[in-house]
Amino acid sequence: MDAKGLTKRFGSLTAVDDVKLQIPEAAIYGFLGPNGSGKSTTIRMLCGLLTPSAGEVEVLGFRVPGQAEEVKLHIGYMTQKFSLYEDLTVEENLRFLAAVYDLPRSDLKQRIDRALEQYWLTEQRKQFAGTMSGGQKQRLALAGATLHRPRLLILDEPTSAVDPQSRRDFWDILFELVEQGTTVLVSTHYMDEAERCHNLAILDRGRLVAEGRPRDLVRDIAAGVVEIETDSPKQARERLEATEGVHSVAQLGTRLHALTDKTIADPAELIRQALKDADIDSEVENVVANLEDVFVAATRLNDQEGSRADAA
Ligand SMILES: Nc1ncnc2c1ncn2[C@@H]1O[C@H](COP(=O)(O)OP(=O)(O)OP(=O)(O)O)[C@@H](O)[C@H]1O
Repeated sequence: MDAKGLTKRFGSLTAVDDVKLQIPEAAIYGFLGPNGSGKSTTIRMLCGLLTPSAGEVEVLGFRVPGQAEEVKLHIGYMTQKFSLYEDLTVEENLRFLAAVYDLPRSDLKQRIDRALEQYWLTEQRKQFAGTMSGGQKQRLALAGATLHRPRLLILDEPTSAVDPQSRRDFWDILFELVEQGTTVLVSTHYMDEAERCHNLAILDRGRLVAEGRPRDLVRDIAAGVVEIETDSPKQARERLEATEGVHSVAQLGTRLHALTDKTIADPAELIRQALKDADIDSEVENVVANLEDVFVAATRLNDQEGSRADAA
């Protein structure tokens, strides 16, 4: 699956700006970015649900926008909003969807039995969808989105409304689908979900700012990463934000993470010295980056390039 020059403008807003992607089949491809960065718009253009302002997509052997109608037959789509009928039972919801997809009646019972089993809903078969837990609703939505066995599954922030255990269960099911050959596109702002994707695109204000396997992104981060433990996080943060060579400081749990310029040989030493000069007690060490650091570094770099371009 390939996209070139993918662009979407809504009036004067460029929601997606010249994005180029190569997405492997039978794998999970994640889109990570803040609200409004263009994740949904990109995904919807990739699967033919939205016509691009410019650019081309080749998906499942079809060209988009030209063959968008053909692509739609092969996709399953699920959003964070529960889109099934709360006053129908689990089974009735699936039967209804089967009719919408125009699935053959001959093997419908087997198909539904299999879906209930695969999505752990057999016991809820006769239960009204509206009375189920968040995790069960979400599994039902996924069962519905995959009932016609799509080759491409689109998940737009699918786990926003569920607890961590349900999220893990949901991802176990996704990995099974991938083993059966499904390609999955998923948008998220959860770092733990992003880490589970085979590949990841980081978007910021419509632009693709980083792309690759999560572990490569973490390894190749274009910044030094320093972890700081201190009883005075606020003062430390203010001091470091004013220190030359420090690009950003973020609070991660009880610690601070500082990103330093990639030209600095020993980032921890720079930070240690700056905090010592300000009489702030701290423990400081160079650490391996996590995806949150990658995200901050990528979006930060984009900012700096943006302001250089503005100044030019
Ligand atoms: N149909 C539309 N008309 C006008 N503007 C739109 C439309 N759809 C999206 N946008 C704008 O495009 C930008 C990107 O939106 P998009 O929904 O793709 O972002 P996102 O990264 O998926 O955000 P979120 O995480 O909040 O879902 C936003 O500024 C949004 O307001």
